[in-house]
Amino acid sequence: MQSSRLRGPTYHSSPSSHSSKQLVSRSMAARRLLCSLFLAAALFGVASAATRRHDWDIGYQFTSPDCVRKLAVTINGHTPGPTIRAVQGDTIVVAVKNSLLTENVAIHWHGIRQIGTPWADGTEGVTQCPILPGDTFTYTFVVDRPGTYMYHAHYGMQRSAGLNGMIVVEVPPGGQPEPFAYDKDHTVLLNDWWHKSTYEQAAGLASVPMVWVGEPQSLLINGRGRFVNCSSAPTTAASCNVSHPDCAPPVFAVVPGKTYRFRIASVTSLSALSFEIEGHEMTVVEADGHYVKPFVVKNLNIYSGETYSVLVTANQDPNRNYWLASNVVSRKPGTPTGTAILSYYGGRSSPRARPPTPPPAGPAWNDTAYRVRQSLATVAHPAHVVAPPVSSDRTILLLNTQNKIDGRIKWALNNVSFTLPHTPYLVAMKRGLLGAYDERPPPETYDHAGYDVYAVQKNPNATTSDGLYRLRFGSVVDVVLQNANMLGPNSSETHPWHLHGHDFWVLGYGAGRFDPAVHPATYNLKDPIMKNTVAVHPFGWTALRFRADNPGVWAFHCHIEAHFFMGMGVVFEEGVERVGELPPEIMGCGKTRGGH
Ligand SMILES: O=C1O[C@H]([C@@H](O)CO)C(O)=C1O
Repeated sequence: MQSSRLRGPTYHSSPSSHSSKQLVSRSMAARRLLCSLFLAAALFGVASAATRRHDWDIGYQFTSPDCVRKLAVTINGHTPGPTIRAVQGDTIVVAVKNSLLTENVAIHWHGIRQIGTPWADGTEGVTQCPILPGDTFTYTFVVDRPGTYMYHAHYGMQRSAGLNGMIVVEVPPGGQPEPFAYDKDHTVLLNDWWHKSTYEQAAGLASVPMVWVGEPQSLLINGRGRFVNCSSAPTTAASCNVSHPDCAPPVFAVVPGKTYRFRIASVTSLSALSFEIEGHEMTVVEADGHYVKPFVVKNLNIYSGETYSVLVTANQDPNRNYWLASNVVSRKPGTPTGTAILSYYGGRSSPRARPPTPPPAGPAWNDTAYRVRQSLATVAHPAHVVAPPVSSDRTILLLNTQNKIDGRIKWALNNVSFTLPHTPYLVAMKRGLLGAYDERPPPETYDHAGYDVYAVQKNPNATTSDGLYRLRFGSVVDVVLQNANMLGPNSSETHPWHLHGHDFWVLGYGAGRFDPAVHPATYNLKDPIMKNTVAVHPFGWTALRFRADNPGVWAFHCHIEAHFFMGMGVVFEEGVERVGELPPEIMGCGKTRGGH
């Protein structure tokens, strides 16, 4: 499907069919797991389900994605890593060898719900111990729905060091057709990039006084960016890239008249982005693996952790190139536009030539209303509505605030700043290990009647906790994310919240303070989109609903790497007693040490 003729190095991740004996260790538990996965594949009605095995070596590598040399954490020597391509119902097996000399690793398969395999979610401290240097951990899971997803490290701030990539799941032959047509697809992975190492960033965040990470130096598209060296080059990108091939803007080739599906994922550490293809309209058709009632945009807002598919018809003058551009929105930008090139086959322009116009600068960074409009326009495709339950069993109201604890700036929910335990919840709860985490549940709500979300919080003190919310298995849960003013006056930022193990219905957005007596009546129960990541806009609220029907322990957190590190997250448990036998490979840390 993917055209790679004019693009940079194509990373291959040899999918192949293997017998169950070849795939996993010989342990009984592993064999049982495979049986249940194959059964799951059969249940999804996919006769031709295959097993796709990938062997990944995680190592350090010097890279220059924006023409500046930096140490990155790579997969088989590359950042981003290979795109995993699969068909709905396939079993994905990824043997991850940690070849980092002094650093642990864990990989999260973002958007894959891990039904029946909660230990494969890759969330260090929640579902597994980290993979130690020298060890290999094999993730095995089924991709049960077509769509565009991603993977990335979920250990400390390692995602920002380059360990990320995309997952594309196709509709199988004979499967339910998608409600749109296209000729070919392209994958676009958006990222932001710092020259300071992630270790320095994390140490800064944990220091007194805190050192904030600041705005990124570059924005990357498929792992390449544009920095001073390149942008100051004369007239063609090629002339710059002769000396800097690593940072050459990627080229997306199109055939005149054809329609392309651009599968776009954002794995940024901080930045909300506006993405556009100069001179071309984009029709949004998919969000986080769900079909959207199509709408047309010039600029697509995409928050960290989100994926979209847009359809683009190559209907412009083929004799010139066009920019693909990503720009920071929602924070005051301090980063040049991230760029790639759209080039027409058969046109008179050389594929790598710099387009004749300056790169688009994007919309005003602080135009929140513009972004809210896109959020509201993103509803389910009429033929693919999954109706939400009409009411919920429980509402958790989460006030997002910036706080101060022991001289450090932190983020908190209802005045509790999250810390990860050293023993993964999944093991602690399933095995009944005592004292592994705070068993007092965090607060369900805050004093909303008396709280002014537009004002600086009167008392910024908060506490830290690794407590979690236990949900009744099968119950319907509403979560309302309430944004507020930060520590400084007149400031509130966008936070993209990501839920592991589920998709949720996005029931509504609002400005100002959420009123539980008023706003639920305004919820969209007719055609809400389902997503796994959603933005809470500055000074606003976002309401979502999900069914707690996936046995396991699941993180729910701000996808801004620094913000989760600073405590902006919670954890849900549901039906942990229903989880099958845990693979021993997820243990070996905290209270799980010593083969409990
Ligand atoms: O968590 C954050 O800290 C900084 C700033 O508020 C303090 O330096 C910022 O912009 C964040 O998003």
